[in-house]
Amino acid sequence: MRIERPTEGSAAGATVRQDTVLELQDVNVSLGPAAQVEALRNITLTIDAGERVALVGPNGCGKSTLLRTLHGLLPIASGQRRVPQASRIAMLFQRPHMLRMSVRRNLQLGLWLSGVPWVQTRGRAQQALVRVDLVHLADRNGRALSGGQQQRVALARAWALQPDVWLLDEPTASLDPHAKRDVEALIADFGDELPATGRRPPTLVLASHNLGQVKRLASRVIYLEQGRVLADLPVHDFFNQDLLEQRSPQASAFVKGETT
Ligand SMILES: Nc1ncnc2c1ncn2[C@@H]1O[C@H](COP(=O)(O)OP(=O)(O)OP(=O)(O)O)[C@@H](O)[C@H]1O
Repeated sequence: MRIERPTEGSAAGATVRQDTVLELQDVNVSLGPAAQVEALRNITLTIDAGERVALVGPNGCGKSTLLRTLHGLLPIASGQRRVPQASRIAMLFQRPHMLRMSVRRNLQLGLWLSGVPWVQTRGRAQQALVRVDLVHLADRNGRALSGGQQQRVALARAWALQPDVWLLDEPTASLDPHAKRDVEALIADFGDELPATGRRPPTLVLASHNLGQVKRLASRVIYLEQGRVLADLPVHDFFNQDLLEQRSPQASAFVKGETT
C-alpha cells in the first residue's frame, strides 16, 4: 500500500511517500575510461516497499547499470540517489561469485563481512542452508557446485542478511530450465517473506530477458532503451498490447519481437 503524506515545509500539494525505499532524481551515469558511454540518461523513479519491479529492454539498454546505480555502486554524473529509510540491500548477479572454500564457509564469510560476529555466523549459515534446501552440500567446495546450486547458495547468502531490497541481475539467465524453476521459486518466496527484523515487505528489482518470468514475478515493469525509461507500468498494463502501443510504441515493438 502506498501511503502519502505532505512534506513538511514543502509547496502545497508536494508529497513524499512514507514507504519509499529507493529514489532516483534525474540521474545520469556515464561509463568507460573517459566516461564516454552515457549508460543512464535522466532517470527519475521511485520504488516503494513491497514492489516487485522488472527492468526489461534490449541488450545494452542499461538494466545492469540501473541496478548498480540503485545499489549505490556507481558514481552518478548528475542527479540524486536517495535511500530515505535505512534499508539493507542485497544484490545477485547472473554468475554468482563463490570463493574456493566450503559452501558453509562461503556463507559464514559473507555474514562476517557484513558485520555479524563470527560466533553467530555458523548458526545463521545453517538456517540459510535449510531455507534453500542445501544442507547436504554444506561441506562441498562452493566452486564445485552446478550453476543452479551456486545461485541457490548466493540466494542463501543474501537471505541470511535479511535484506529489505533484493536487486537481481538476470539471476536465472545462465541456468538450465530445472534450475531456473528452482531459483525463480525461491525468489518468489523471498518476495513474500517479511524479513525477520523488518516491518516492511521486501522489495524486488529484477533485470530479466525472460518475459514469462517478468509476468510471474513482477508487479511493475520498467522498459529501458539507450539508458532512458520509455515505459513504467503495472505488469498487467505492460502486457496489454493495445495499451502498451499507446504508451510506448518502442516497448510494444520489443514485446512483440520477444514473443513472436
Ligand atoms: N565498464 C563499461 N565501460 C564502458 N561502457 C560500459 C561498461 N559497462 C557497460 N557499458 C555500456 O553501458 C551500456 C549499458 O550497459 P548495461 O550492461 O547496463 O546494459 P544491460 O541492459 O544490462 O545489457 P544486457 O541485457 O546485455 O545485460 C551499454 O552500452 C554498455 O555497452
